[in-house]
Amino acid sequence: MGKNAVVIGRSNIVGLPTSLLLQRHHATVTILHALTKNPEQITREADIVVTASGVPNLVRGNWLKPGAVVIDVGTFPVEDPSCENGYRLIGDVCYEEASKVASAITPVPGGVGPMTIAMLLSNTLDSAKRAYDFT
Ligand SMILES: NC(=O)C1=CN([C@@H]2O[C@H](COP(=O)(O)OP(=O)(O)OC[C@H]3O[C@@H](n4cnc5c(N)ncnc54)[C@H](OP(=O)(O)O)[C@@H]3O)[C@@H](O)[C@H]2O)C=CC1
Ligand SMILES: Nc1nc(=O)c2c([nH]1)NC[C@@H]1CN(c3ccc(C(=O)N[C@@H](CCC(=O)O)C(=O)O)cc3)C=[N+]21
Repeated sequence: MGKNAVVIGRSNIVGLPTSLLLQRHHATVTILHALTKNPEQITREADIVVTASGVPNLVRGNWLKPGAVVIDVGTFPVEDPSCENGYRLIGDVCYEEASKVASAITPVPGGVGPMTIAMLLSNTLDSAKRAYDFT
């Protein structure tokens, strides 16, 4: 209740709905985008940071208020022959730095991505039940 939240990215897919959900939970929300001036200064005021820009390692440790909660939605693929599929994903947040400052942080990979897949399956099952009148 009453937390300051920063959402980085204003897309209809991630940034906008996330900011509406946060407001529903009584956060005071600031939305940052590619033309925002002093993003680091604004982000440093936030108790909650949700970032979905697709810019790898955009958010550095010194962008964060100590104890902030950080959710990294960004995924940027880079070639990596040592990985099974030939690439690996980099998030919006410099995890090395941010994990030393944040009280909680989601990694990339292993964070929002697998949750997205789990929720997609759960929502698909709900839709199928509705479609076939199962309760
Ligand atoms: N893990 C998951 O399940 C999901 C991950 N994603 C990932 O999230 C990221 C964003 O996806 P999506 O919203 O569809 O992408 P879009 O490209 O539609 O939106 C990106 C947003 O980030 C903003 N942005 C770009 N650069 C900066 C910057 N330097 N500083 C601040 N804001 C910036 C853009 O601003 P502007 O509007 O001014 O251009 C835009 O609003 C991608 O990496 C995507 O792969 C997306 C969906 C699900
Ligand atoms: N309308 C729309 N909906 C989306 O949900 C959507 C989209 N557009 N555009 C592209 C992004 C990207 N995205 C990912 C989902 C899961 C993982 C995921 O599970 N990744 C694994 C790793 C996978 C690997 O390394 O190959 C992880 O993060 O641990 C990644 C990325 C959904 N997106």
